[in-house]
Amino acid sequence: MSKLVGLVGWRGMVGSVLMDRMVEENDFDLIEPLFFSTSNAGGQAPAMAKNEATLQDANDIAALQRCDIIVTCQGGDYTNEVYPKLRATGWKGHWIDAASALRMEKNAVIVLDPVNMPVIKNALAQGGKDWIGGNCTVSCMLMGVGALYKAGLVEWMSTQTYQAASGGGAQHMRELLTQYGTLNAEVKALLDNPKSAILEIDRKVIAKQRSLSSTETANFGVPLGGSLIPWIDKDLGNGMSKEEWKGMAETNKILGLGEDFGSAPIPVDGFCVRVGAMRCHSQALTFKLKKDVPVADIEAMIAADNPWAKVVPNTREATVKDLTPVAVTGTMSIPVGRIRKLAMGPEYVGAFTIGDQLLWGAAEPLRRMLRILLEA
Ligand SMILES: NC(=O)C1=CN([C@@H]2O[C@H](COP(=O)(O)OP(=O)(O)OC[C@H]3O[C@@H](n4cnc5c(N)ncnc54)[C@H](OP(=O)(O)O)[C@@H]3O)[C@@H](O)[C@H]2O)C=CC1
Ligand SMILES: N[C@@H](CC(=O)OP(=O)(O)O)C(=O)O
Repeated sequence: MSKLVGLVGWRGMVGSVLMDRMVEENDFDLIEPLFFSTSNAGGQAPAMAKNEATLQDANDIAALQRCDIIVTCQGGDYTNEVYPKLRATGWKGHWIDAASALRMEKNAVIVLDPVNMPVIKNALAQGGKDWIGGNCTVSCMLMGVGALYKAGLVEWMSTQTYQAASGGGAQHMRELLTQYGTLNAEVKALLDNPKSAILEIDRKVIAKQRSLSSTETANFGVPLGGSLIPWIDKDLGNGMSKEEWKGMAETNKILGLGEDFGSAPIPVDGFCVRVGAMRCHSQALTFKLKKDVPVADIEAMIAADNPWAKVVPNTREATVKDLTPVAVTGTMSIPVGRIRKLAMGPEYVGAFTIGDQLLWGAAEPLRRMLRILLEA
């Protein structure tokens, strides 16, 4: 008999991407889905519903208890509210979650199976029930360069990220585009005149950016269109943003390294920056390797690691064509390019990688974890 799989948060941004992927991969053929809602219980479930076509109340613990597996993209507040109550009833089902709320809990595994299948298998064998998607930046990075970690080559890594508006959610994407539109409208007449002075355009744009209304910056707090914001997520009070903290904490947990696993963590640190891209997170990486490895060997390891990591030749032509958010958005591909030795010494290697933060960064690891459970 098919497993009863509760789907919560399926109509949100991450949830919609997940539903699309599940349809593409015929996952619904393998499950009996039960759709939940926090706002429309009793309403009509989407077309993928089978025997249970009515939306269940996502806060109804008894309804959730019926499920063998729950997949939620509803967000951390929902998880914090519902998960403890559900487990308190003695519910022994599997909980698969996109939110960060449970990520660092001891019993939770951060799932990214092309990178950490042994960690997942080990947790399954020990009765693990909580499977949490990783931070989008970390997941996309490890999909690209996980091979170097698996080979035990990384002494440390520094990241400089260029994170898309989608990381903040749907409203942030809309706000970015609205700002671009406002700025364009401000100078449209000057742009239409090829003889107009660029410095006059520039003056008008900066004046408009500085005077955007609080409504036009309600989500990011400051203008992002034509600018950037070098701070993502909470201020930890020690000079570090929470997004930056996740880099080391989650990378190590995904790989099964660090204190909880009885080993020394690999240092990972850098700066996380919001830029005016739509839904791809990009990052420049600096590695200190434990030994001098030829670039060709590094490229071969990355290319062979998983079917989605793609080495982009370190040429101008290939880089501008294949290593941009525009090229990668909506694809499962994780290109890794700009791979070269750095001036600091033969063990220092640079690389640049990009991933769609709604696919490998959010939905896909959850979908694949569901498959692993169904096939276990
Ligand atoms: N955004 C991202 O890049 C990433 C997000 N995550 C995590 O995923 C979780 C969900 O994020 P995200 O998908 O961006 O959240 P959304 O805000 O898009 O969706 C969350 C919920 O909001 C409700 N909702 C209210 N109005 C609407 C509307 N007009 N359209 C769709 N849904 C609506 C829906 O619940 P209901 O149907 O019950 O009303 C929906 O499930 C968060 O925990 C986040 O941390 C993880 C990785 C990346
Ligand atoms: N913080 C990420 C998006 C996200 O949801 O991250 P997390 O799942 O770690 O909360 C960003 O803003 O780009």
